[in-house]
Amino acid sequence: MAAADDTRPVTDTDALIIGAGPVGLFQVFELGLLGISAQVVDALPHVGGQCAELYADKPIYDVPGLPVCSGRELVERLQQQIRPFAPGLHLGQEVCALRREPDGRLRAETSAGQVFLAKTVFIAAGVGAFQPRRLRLEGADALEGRQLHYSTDTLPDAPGEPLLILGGEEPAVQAAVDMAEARPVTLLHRRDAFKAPAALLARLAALREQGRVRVIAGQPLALHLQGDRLAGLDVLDADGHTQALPATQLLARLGLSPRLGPIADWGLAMERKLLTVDTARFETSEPGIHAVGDINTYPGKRKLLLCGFHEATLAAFAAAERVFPGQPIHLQYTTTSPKLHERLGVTPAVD
Ligand SMILES: Cc1cc2nc3c(=O)[nH]c(=O)nc-3n(C[C@H](O)[C@H](O)[C@H](O)COP(=O)(O)OP(=O)(O)OC[C@H]3O[C@@H](n4cnc5c(N)ncnc54)[C@H](O)[C@@H]3O)c2cc1C
Repeated sequence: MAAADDTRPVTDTDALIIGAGPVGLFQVFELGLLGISAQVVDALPHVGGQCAELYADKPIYDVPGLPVCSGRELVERLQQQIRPFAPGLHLGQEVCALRREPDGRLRAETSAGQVFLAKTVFIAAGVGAFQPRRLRLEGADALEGRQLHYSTDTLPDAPGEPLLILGGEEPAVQAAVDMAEARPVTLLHRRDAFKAPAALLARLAALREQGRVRVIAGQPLALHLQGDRLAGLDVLDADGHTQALPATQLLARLGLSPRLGPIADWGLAMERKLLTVDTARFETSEPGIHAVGDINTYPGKRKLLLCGFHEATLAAFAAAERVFPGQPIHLQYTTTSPKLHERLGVTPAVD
């Protein structure tokens, strides 16, 4: 139960979807067709899950009816497909708690303090919530949010203050290019070679030439603290020498890694870190809580987009029985059903 003095606003919803990967997005669509509106939460600041994060520019060849498309394009198409259902999107926050209220509804709380009360929940959490890889140096945790940042959101707006950025891939290069407008930037990576789109690399090269971004090849060794304040960073350079770099603001863009996190604490039956479900309703051991996509397991499970889309479809029909108790849930075709056309906001041409 919530504490009596808990004044946080509560969002009431028929369905809460945890995870805005491809399967969570398609879950919105299948629920929408059945007249069920949804709220969606994702730990990442953008939708698309693995497709967006791990293989945005690589081709996928096994989505039915789409001979080839990139991860990014699939996510764009899914977003377009769910637009008629206007789901509430709550990004950059992790669902950290889920429990049942005395009235049977499900209460979810996020790391950003949002609270949802839902009739049904769909866990579409894939391989877990993507979290920034942490800098593993002594004293780093205590600096987080003050002088060590994993996102530019927490970086103090202090034009002119030098910034040391760690990382060798697109997010690190992008941050260096963006930040160089306002402050001197040093980019530290284990070698002087970066993985990013050609246009971005060209901008980095130009800024290096103008002296606005300095690149150092090396690996972080130790933080220098003065009291509880960061003063610098020891770096092992490519020749095996230790260099002391002055630094008062660090931005670590070391990539993301998935973490199953709190889901394991919600009392749901699991097998090898996956949620066990039945294959008719894709329901977990808790009635009303469904699990779809890469997070679930059942005999014959394959971690494929196509399988996740099928699971989302049957889970939506099962949830409709809970959201509209006592009402028959009819299968209707999007081709011919005027009711579905209305929900989709389309007017098909009449022959
Ligand atoms: C390199 C690569 C290539 C692939 N190629 C193919 C292919 O060709 N064909 C194919 O069918 N499949 C392919 N796959 C597999 C496919 O990408 C996955 O099956 C699919 O992404 C699963 O979707 P999902 O929505 O279940 O999970 P995900 O895509 O993992 O999305 C889950 C989302 O949930 C969020 N999340 C997790 N926990 C929480 C929480 N507590 N709170 C808030 N948010 C949370 C995560 O941040 C994430 O965004 C490929 C996978 C990889 C890695």
